[in-house]
Amino acid sequence: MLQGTLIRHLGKHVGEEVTLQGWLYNKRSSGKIQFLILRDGTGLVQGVLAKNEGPELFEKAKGITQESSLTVKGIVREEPRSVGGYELTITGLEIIHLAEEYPITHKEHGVDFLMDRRHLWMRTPRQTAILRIRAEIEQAARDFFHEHDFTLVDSPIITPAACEGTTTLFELDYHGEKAYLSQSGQLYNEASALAVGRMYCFGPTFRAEKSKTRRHLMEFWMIEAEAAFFDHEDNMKLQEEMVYFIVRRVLERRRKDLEFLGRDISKLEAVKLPFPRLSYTEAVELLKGKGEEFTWGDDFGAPHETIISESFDAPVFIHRFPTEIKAFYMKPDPEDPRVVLGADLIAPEGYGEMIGGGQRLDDLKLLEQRLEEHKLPKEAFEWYLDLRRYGSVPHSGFGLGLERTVAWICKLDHVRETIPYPRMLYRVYP
Ligand SMILES: NC(=O)C[C@H]([NH3+])C(=O)NS(=O)(=O)OC[C@H]1O[C@@H](n2cnc3c(N)ncnc32)[C@H](O)[C@@H]1O
Ligand SMILES: [Mg+2]
Repeated sequence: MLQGTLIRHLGKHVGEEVTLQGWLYNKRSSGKIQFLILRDGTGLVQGVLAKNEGPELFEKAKGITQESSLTVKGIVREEPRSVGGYELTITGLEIIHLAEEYPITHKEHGVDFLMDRRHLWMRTPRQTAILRIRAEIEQAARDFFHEHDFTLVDSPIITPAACEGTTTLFELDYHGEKAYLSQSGQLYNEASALAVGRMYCFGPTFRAEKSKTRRHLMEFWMIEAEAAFFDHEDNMKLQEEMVYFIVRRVLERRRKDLEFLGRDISKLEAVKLPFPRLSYTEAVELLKGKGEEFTWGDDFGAPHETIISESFDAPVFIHRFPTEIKAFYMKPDPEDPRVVLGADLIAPEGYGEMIGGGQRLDDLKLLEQRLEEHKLPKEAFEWYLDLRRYGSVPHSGFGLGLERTVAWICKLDHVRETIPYPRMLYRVYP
């Protein structure tokens, strides 16, 4: 049997001899003593090897290269001064594979150098901390939806038409027919919601963005939900409860990783319900009040979102955007058809739009009219129009961008660190 003890669980084995499997993260020597820092994906631990306690072992350790894979035996003891608070007195050492000279040393490396070696860069403690927080966010969202009677219904990745505009489609040759990588599962989610009532889906979505920014990826993961008999207010309440649940879960289970990243935890602890709500018109007034030139009817850019978010220490909803600048499926506000019953959730600390969502147009004639206005091919949406022919109901939903959420929660400067393999304007390798 190969499996040994995980570094994460060393605290349960103080005084015992354990067997660890992992890789040499770093090492230093003081002549008569060697210090081997091991990693196994769950943490780091320092192993100590004294020459006079095992000369053969000591010689063996000298030849071990960075990232060599190892099996290490040792006796666990508490050592607050050591990484992780424990230390191993090494009693056995087996080299599984001696690594070639490892390219990512403990010196500074440039972004492109690291991005070209993303498959190795992800082994570093910083990147594994981010990966664990990303996974926690994903799990928390799934748990939240499960606890709130939402059924996971997977939406297709290969689709026949646009959902979020025709300028960011990745086109496929689908056996001689045109098809597109999904921009959002939403349209299918609406059909699913009329089947199971409340649903969510979670998968990669694709936008051929022509922009090279710290917030945009070509492939990003979206957690999307849709619910029948949910109106715009129900939808915003669901979103804020989910985001709050996620933040509390990360604080509860990934606090050490957040601290390792140097995250100011108090900013996340300050997130309370309900989130502030600002209409688009009120947001325009806020911008003007801060000296910004802005015309009602224009869309907000990243700088505007940052200015707005700086007025709040929690995510803030901006709702009732102008109908003209929003997607074809958005339901106009019956009290003021110039605006729609939709909202963006803007993350604090300048992280911008984290969620897009809204109440859907549930009237057949109005939807047909909007498809025409947006010059979308009606034949590709006949199935979607059926949802308004057979038992149409008020329904709403949203999509949370996972990478932007990870960036905010971890306080990262660029989304490239929030996804295992970032697909950006000029990068599709490794
Ligand atoms: N089911 C729904 O109602 C979702 C809806 N159809 C939708 O796709 N909305 S969105 O275009 O605002 O995208 C949703 C979120 O998806 C994120 N997003 C959107 N585009 C990107 C890119 N290019 N890179 C990274 N993240 C992105 C961002 O957080 C947005 O708020
Ligand atoms: Mg949006």
